[in-house]
Amino acid sequence: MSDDDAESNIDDDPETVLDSLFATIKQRQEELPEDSYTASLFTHEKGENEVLEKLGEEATEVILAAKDDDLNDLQYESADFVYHLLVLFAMKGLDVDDLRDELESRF
Ligand SMILES: N=c1c2ncn([C@@H]3O[C@H](COP(=O)(O)OP(=O)(O)OP(=O)(O)O)[C@@H](O)[C@H]3O)c2ncn1[C@@H]1O[C@H](COP(=O)(O)O)[C@@H](O)[C@H]1O
Repeated sequence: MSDDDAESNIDDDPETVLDSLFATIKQRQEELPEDSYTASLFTHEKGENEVLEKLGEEATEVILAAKDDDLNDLQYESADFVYHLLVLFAMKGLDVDDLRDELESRF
């Protein structure tokens, strides 16, 4: 993490972690700070392909961790995957609420 302002998005309520993370991602998208990995995904020369490739890599790492029954790694790589998925949502103009709505509609 490179960020004082990201910390200001963090809420103590664990149910809002995804909202806080998404708010930070949107902030990076708007402000494009030079030292931010997130901002670099929005300005990458490969365009959205960079985050799409990352999602593919992280999905593979999730699968490998599961096959190895390495639960710590499964947790870690899953978080990497979800983070990159939320960056993709921001790129496409979707919101974390769209993901929540889709999941809720399946109850
Ligand atoms: N949640 C994340 C997050 N998850 C993963 N990553 C980055 O995603 C990249 C993943 O690429 P790799 O898999 O190649 O990473 P790696 O660590 O080299 O390789 P592995 O160990 O995963 O195999 C790494 O650079 C991670 O740092 C993240 N970068 C940022 N965030 C969040 O985004 C916020 C803003 O951060 P900045 O990007 O620094 O502005 C942070 O406060 C965090 O909340």
